[in-house]
Amino acid sequence: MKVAWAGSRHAVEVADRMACLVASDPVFRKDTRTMLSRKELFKDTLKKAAHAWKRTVELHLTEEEANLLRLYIDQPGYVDLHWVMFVPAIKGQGTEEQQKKWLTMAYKFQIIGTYAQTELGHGSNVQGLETTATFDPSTDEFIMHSPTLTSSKWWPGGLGKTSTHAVVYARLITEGKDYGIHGFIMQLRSLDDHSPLPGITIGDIGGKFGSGAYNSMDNGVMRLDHVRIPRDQMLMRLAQVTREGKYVHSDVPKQLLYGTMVYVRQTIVADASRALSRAVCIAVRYGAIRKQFGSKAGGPETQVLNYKTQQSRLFPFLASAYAFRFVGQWLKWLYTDVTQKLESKDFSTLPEAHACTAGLKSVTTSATADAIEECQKLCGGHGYLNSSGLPELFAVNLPACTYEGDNVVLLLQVARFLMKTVSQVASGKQPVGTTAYMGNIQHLMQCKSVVNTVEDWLNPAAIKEVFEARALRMAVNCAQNISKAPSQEEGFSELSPDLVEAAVAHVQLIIVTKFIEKLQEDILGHGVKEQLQKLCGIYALHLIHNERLGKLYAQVRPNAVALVDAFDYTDHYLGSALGRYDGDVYSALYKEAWKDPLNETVVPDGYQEHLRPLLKQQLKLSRL
Ligand SMILES: CC/C=C\C/C=C\C/C=C\C/C=C\C/C=C\C/C=C\C=C\C(=O)SCCNC(=O)CCNC(=O)[C@H](O)C(C)(C)COP(=O)(O)OP(=O)(O)OC[C@H]1O[C@@H](n2cnc3c(N)ncnc32)[C@H](O)[C@@H]1OP(=O)(O)O
Ligand SMILES: Cc1cc2nc3c(=O)[nH]c(=O)nc-3n(C[C@H](O)[C@H](O)[C@H](O)COP(=O)(O)OP(=O)(O)OC[C@H]3O[C@@H](n4cnc5c(N)ncnc54)[C@H](O)[C@@H]3O)c2cc1C
Repeated sequence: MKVAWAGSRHAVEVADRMACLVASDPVFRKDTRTMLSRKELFKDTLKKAAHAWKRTVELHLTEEEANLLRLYIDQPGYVDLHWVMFVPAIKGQGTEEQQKKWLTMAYKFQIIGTYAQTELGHGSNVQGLETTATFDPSTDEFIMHSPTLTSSKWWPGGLGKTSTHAVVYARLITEGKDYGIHGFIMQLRSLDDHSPLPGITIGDIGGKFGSGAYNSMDNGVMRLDHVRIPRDQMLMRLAQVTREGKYVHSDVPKQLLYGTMVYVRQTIVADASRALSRAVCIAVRYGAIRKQFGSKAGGPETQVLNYKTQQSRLFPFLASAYAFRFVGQWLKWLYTDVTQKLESKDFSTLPEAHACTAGLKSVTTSATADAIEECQKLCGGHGYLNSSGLPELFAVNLPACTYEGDNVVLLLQVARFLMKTVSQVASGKQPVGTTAYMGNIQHLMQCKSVVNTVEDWLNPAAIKEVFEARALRMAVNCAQNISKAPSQEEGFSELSPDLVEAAVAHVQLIIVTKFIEKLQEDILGHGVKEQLQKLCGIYALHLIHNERLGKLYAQVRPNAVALVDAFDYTDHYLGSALGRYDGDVYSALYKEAWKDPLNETVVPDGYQEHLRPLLKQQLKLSRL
């Protein structure tokens, strides 16, 4: 089962080695993280990132191993933006020459970069960004400027205190004309003393949700006051400005400017499945340990995992963790395939890549955030403790519903793609890829229920057809209602809640389809495929509220702990007294409690000043 989850024996081996490397290094301890002040937590993040780099160099880790090291350290920090966005942005939008110059320094950590796109006034609407980059032909420079308060860069990770450079997105203005948003490499801080360069006001945007979580990350604010950069620091793979100031657009779709976001969205699907699997691992293991209420005859108390209500709340999340893992593996393949096609100037699959990355990022992160919160409740009072690991897991993963694109905004992009496909089908064009099912419009719009018997509900072909019919009917219904509106734009706006639902149905069809396709592969391990088939059934049927679910839950219950053990997480990475592999929950909870700084003294600070006078005064009053 470990191999099915990890993807290969090699992946299991590398993950185990990196997880143990982190778990065994005291510098990477995280059990006191939620007890640190914001400044202590930030400094701890700097220490961990520097130590991780040192270990990477000492051990000659590969890029895959270094990424896993960063992942198992599990503490958002500037390095994430450097590797996850700054480097990919230069790779995707820089010329060969620019890549050579800047990536050489970035790979050696001679510079630390971030991705500065969002502003105080605009995040979702990229074309609404206000920062300007005005070309000055007299000096062959761009003048980078924040013309308004709302044009302040706001949110970029690492910008506040650590990044020395950034890819800054700004309105390119040359010869008096505004050519829209382009990327520029800017140095922000001195490489000698780390002080901000002239014209740059920079700082942290302040504390964020949760006690640890993203508070380890210095998301920053930056205002530019006519800061000059050389012309060759405009990322020029997609467009250029000549020495004379002429704007030249390359023969590539302008949407490639958004390529970094597409890349990160596809990685976020795998992150969501990992975060969800961590929460499910904690809740399932704890549910097997926790006993509450026994038979009236005074028999042994019952494992809470045996309650049907606990199973109906928890097992769909167990199934979703596997479903998101498999669709994430497929999405990584799709992204790689599209990127290779782009190299040969084949842009035909770009719309599909955008719709799939946007839709899957949105659906998986929303489901994961909701599931982690429910796993906290599934663990009762102890799920609310930081030592359960669940509050931190929720706080770190909740923003995934917003960063890399607000989930509703992204679903509306999927809806736009679906409406375009429906109209192409109406004009006789055969859809391909994830919308190929829409070509079967006659059958799917009229077909009676393909599932008649209870057993049909476990027939993958029947389930797939049910999801195809649901998605197609919702999309066609939206298209028909939009066509009745005074204009396409008004119709789209009026129907946007229904369009979001249609987009979700389309994305859920993709997830179900990829789970079914995964089960058609050779799967190692005795009985593994059968268990995955049950989880596929649970994932699909829970989305359409089917009465077969109860039987499936009962069949999964005996293997529930084995299915979460297959995630192969160390206790260090899980970070949970409830989810420990050895199940020694109560002594772990008790031990963790005494680490809290509040327990450093038996009589608390503040007693003498505030509590003692009050108690004495009340006592005096009571004797009058
Ligand atoms: C930090 C991690 C910490 C801890 C965890 C540790 C380890 C985990 C491992 C790694 C970390 C993993 C993840 C963390 C990474 C990130 C988190 C931290 C940082 C976050 C960074 C950010 O948030 S960066 C900023 C993100 N911002 C956005 O996403 C903005 C969203 N808005 C947009 O994308 C666009 O504005 C829009 C698409 C909504 C609208 O664009 P617009 O130009 O107005 O276009 P439209 O008119 O709507 O459409 C025109 C046509 O273009 C097509 N289109 C649009 N977008 C794309 C695209 N991207 N690709 C291809 N085509 C596109 C669109 O479909 C239209 O086509 P038509 O044919 O219909 O015309
Ligand atoms: C932890 C974290 C880290 C981040 N890191 C970075 C970073 O490193 N670099 C960076 O550039 N940015 C970063 N961001 C910013 C992030 O990308 C934006 O917050 C995100 O793109 C959402 O944009 P917004 O904040 O403008 O939300 P808004 O778009 O203002 O969303 C507010 C509400 O308006 C709704 N809405 C907006 N437009 C529409 C529409 N057309 N139709 C219907 N509803 C709509 C949304 O659904 C939402 O409910 C980060 C954000 C967070 C939380």
